[in-house]
Amino acid sequence: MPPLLAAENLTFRYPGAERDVLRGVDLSVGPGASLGLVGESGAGKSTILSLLLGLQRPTGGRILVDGAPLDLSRPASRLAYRRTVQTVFQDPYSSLDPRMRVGRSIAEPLRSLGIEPDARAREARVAELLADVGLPADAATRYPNAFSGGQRQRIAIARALAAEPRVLLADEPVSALDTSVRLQIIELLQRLARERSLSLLLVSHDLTIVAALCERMSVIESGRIVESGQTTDILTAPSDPYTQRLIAAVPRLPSA
Ligand SMILES: Nc1ncnc2c1ncn2[C@@H]1O[C@H](COP(=O)(O)OP(=O)(O)OP(=O)(O)O)[C@@H](O)[C@H]1O
Repeated sequence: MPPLLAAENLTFRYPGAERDVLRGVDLSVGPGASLGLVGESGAGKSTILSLLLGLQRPTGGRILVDGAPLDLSRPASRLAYRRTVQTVFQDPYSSLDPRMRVGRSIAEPLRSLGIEPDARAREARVAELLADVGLPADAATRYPNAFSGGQRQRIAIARALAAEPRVLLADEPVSALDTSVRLQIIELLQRLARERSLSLLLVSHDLTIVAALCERMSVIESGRIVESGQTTDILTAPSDPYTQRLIAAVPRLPSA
């Protein structure tokens, strides 16, 4: 079976820039599998996500979905892809519209992607999603400012799951949160990914998060993947000097 989502030999240069910020990046995540993409600030992680989301076009290489090249040229294929791949962003303060009630935010993908035209059915679906992420049903009628950072990230996760995607791209999903709630959100993502056989591509500069959530990981340094493999293998015996330095910088790793 081909990987659900793959990047093959991806190269990217920002318009007008002098250098490529991605150089021959290969990545893949299988159905129901989890991949952590780790690297320091500026390594190219967000750029990879924006290419995977189709927000920018690669300068070279390609993106494959179920083994076929990603084609976003037609509205129908763009819509299908948005159903397949959803995202949770780093900052739940800016990712939720402050003027929109939480229920409407969560229901938005159901409406805009044409998944559920019936408003009543959307409301019922929102109630299920809120329960799934551990929030009370009356959260739907409130505005984001009534919630803490951790609760807002639960709302963002519910919204990402509304379209029943097959892949969740999570961009530093806990790094903007208080340390005390990070673990709760990680456990939530873990449970939801397992229950829904969701593929997870997690971008993080934090090896502890990747160690907790991802069975495989890739390490990116200056736009190049320097090491890929089973997370436990890499954490116990990193072969690349850059990975060794990243690991040495973490005081205590759960599985190392
Ligand atoms: N719009 C842009 N135009 C030109 N260069 C950019 C642009 N956005 C990012 N870059 C450059 O591309 C490189 C990769 O940046 P990117 O944001 O993908 O890294 P990152 O690993 O996600 O870092 P961070 O964790 O800080 O978000 C960096 O050198 C950055 O300066």
